Amino acid sequence: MQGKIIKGIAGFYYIHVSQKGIYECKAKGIFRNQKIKPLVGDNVEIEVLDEEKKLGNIISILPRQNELIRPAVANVDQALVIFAAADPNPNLNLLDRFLIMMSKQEVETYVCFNKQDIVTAIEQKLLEETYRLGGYHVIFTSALQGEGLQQIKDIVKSKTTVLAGPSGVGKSSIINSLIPTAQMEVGSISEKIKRGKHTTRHSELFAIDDDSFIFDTPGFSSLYIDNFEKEELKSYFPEFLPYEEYCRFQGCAHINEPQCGVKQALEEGKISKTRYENYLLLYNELKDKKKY
Ligand SMILES: Nc1nc2c(ncn2[C@@H]2O[C@H](COP(=O)(O)OP(=O)(O)OP(=O)(O)O)[C@@H](O)[C@H]2O)c(=O)[nH]1
Ligand SMILES: [Zn+2]
Repeated sequence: MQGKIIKGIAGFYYIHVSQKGIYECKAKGIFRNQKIKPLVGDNVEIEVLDEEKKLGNIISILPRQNELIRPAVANVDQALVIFAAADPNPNLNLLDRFLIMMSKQEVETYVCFNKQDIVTAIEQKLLEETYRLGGYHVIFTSALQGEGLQQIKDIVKSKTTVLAGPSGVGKSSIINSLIPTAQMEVGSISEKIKRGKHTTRHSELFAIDDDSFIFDTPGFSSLYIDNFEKEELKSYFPEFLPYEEYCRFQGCAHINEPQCGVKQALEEGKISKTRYENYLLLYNELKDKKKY
């Protein structure tokens, strides 16, 4: 029988099996036979030991479509990052860090600004342009007024989506509006987990339906960009690209160099000031790290 790992905790894996429910499994022999550790998101073959108690063993891991390191999850199709357009004001530096992290792992990302109802059309347009120029799909929602939620439904349909966003932006409101069964499922998983003494928050997949999953990313308050050369950073700001041919120096970092096409475009308002400032900040962060 095949299913998907939706949670792993203390040597137990919780496997979502279409039409059947959730099985609690151990991964006997997997390390030995396949030399890989099961990840949340893995599609696996299980043998059922007790159908009534929904217990079993993972016997093999099916080939992975991809494997993210941060967050640790397999078979991801895309990411959706949610910020509030206001209240709390979006921390765009944190947003850019997330976008870079996903882009480095080759995961396509949708940017959602919730609480559309409390910003002006002008504020909305500014946010929209900033990220559209950066090559992202930008959507606006109001979970409160039920606006834009169909777009999110369409995006997550039949996909596995990494969902991220800081606290207080309306993430729970959005998830709950999408998945009336979400609370139910969470409940049934936590019932099983209560038996263990582990209470810390673990990452897990929520099944929206049989082939749509959401991976709720924990710990989003700070993201550290590492394993990165500062020279590489500019390629994660695709809106710079059209202006780089006007830079005098090849390999221009667009910082202190004279005759820089990117800085010129910035002055002319063709590149977002916020995005450029975040670039500078991250560049210096990477530069300083190298000194140690
Ligand atoms: N004005 C407005 N308020 C919203 C909207 N969506 C959510 N809120 C409010 O924002 C607050 C936070 O919403 P939650 O859904 O709990 O946000 P969260 O991101 O899950 O926050 P945590 O539970 O802290 O992770 C609540 O008071 C909601 O009523 C929206 O679209 N517009
Ligand atoms: Zn330049």
